[in-house]
Amino acid sequence: MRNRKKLQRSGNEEGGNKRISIVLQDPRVLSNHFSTSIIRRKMASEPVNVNEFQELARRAVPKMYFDFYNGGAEDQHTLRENMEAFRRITFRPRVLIDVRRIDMSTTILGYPTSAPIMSAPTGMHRLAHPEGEVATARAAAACNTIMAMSFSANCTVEEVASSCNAIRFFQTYVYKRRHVTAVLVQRAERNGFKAIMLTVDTPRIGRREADIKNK
Ligand SMILES: Cc1cc2nc3c(=O)[nH]c(=O)nc-3n(C[C@H](O)[C@H](O)[C@H](O)COP(=O)(O)O)c2cc1C
Repeated sequence: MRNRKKLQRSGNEEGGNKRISIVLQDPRVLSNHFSTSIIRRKMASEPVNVNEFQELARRAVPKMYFDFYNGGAEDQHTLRENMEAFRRITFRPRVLIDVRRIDMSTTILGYPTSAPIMSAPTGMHRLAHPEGEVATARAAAACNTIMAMSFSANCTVEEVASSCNAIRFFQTYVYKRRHVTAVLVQRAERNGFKAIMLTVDTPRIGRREADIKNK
């Protein structure tokens, strides 16, 4: 169908599993869709809370892509429990101390970061922005934090590496054909990625019902 972006499931030769791949039939549609002016017009005001980005994304991104980013598997118990787990964490107020200089910087695996926050590996950033992971890496660099790049990225490790000086980790899986993993790790290392994040919970991909409906 003309101008339709299609979310497809395709066989993953390496693991014998399924993974999601995206076929953009007309990339110009995506670029137009994300033109800054359109997004600005849709923004009533600047977000004041990180949750508000969710609503902005809902308005800015085609439903199929929004559902991919926003949804969990099956009845979404784990997604809900993850959010509840964050709600259960509270801050201990410390009063009557010098707060003129607040420093949240720390290190992750020995690498400095401005706060104990980094970007988790998530796939296919071009669904959200035409520059994809390159833009994510630049944002991480601007925030002095670490970017974890997904194996399912739309950009190559070379593109991300040459785009900025953010400290980068690379996420991958252990494939049946071990040499595939070895080659990926070596390529990441050659491009200055500092650590490997090994994802082990995907021998089978979750059954994401919204993605199934959007097919
Ligand atoms: C849209 C989306 C895509 C993701 N893609 C990947 C991926 O490609 N590789 C991976 O190891 N984890 C992936 N994850 C998992 C995240 O890295 C992270 O482990 C998960 O979201 C749990 O963290 P959270 O509770 O902060 O969301 C993805 C998560 C989401 C929501």
